[in-house]
Amino acid sequence: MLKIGNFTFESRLLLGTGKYPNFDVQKEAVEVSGAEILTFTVRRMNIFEPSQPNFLEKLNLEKYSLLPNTAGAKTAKEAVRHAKLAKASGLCDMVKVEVIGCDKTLLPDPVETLKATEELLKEGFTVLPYTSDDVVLARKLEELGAHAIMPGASPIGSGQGIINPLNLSFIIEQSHVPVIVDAGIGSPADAALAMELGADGVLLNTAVSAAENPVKMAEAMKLGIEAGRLGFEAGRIPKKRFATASSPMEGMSIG
Ligand SMILES: CC(=O)[C@@H](O)[C@H](O)COP(=O)(O)O
Repeated sequence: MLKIGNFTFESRLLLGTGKYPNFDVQKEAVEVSGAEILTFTVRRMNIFEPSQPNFLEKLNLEKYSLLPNTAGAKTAKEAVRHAKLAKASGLCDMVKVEVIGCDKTLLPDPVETLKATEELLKEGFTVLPYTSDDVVLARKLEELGAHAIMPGASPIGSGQGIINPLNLSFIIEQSHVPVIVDAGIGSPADAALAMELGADGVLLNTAVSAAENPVKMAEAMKLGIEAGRLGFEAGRIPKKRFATASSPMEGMSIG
């Protein structure tokens, strides 16, 4: 079970809804993924204008929890405005804070992320901030009251996988709220590794939506996350420098 604030979920995969080849593929990929939380960018939605194209139109939104994200915001003020717009449209109470501080890397602005998180918590939102894999920043976000911490594996859309597993594991070890690895996941192996490190969930978009076959990749990500979680719960063997025979030698009659 993944518990974020007052919400609980079976699936540990959070899926983005953008950049699919078409809405039918998006729908099928979302269904096959088993994801219960879908994220979308508030800025791209015509949330108050039903006559305008709606890129969630094929999805049965009753089945999902929506996680609006503030992508496109460059300041805390903008992020707070996007979150309030999403809330006013009645879509949800959760929000993914995403305040970008660098156009080239799309890495988050730590100062504005902290400010936006603080403000939205005061407003009563369930807040999931997207952050870099900075261990101290992750702790400060948790101290503010963030309901989950979302450190990036690598830059958004890069598909580079987990660049700094050590930092991620420090964040996971210190956190008392769910840690959801967000952004940069490229393959099911990356998602499985995040889960094996002890992450509570993975948020991804491009790896599925831009795959040659998004529907198959959605299923692969689901299975990767499930396998990684199971492996984490099972407890992996420690890594050793030298070999240890796999078959016990004691009691062997042939010398
Ligand atoms: C959809 C969304 O929230 C993205 O900003 C997110 O960070 C996913 O990144 P990837 O596309 O790299 O999976």
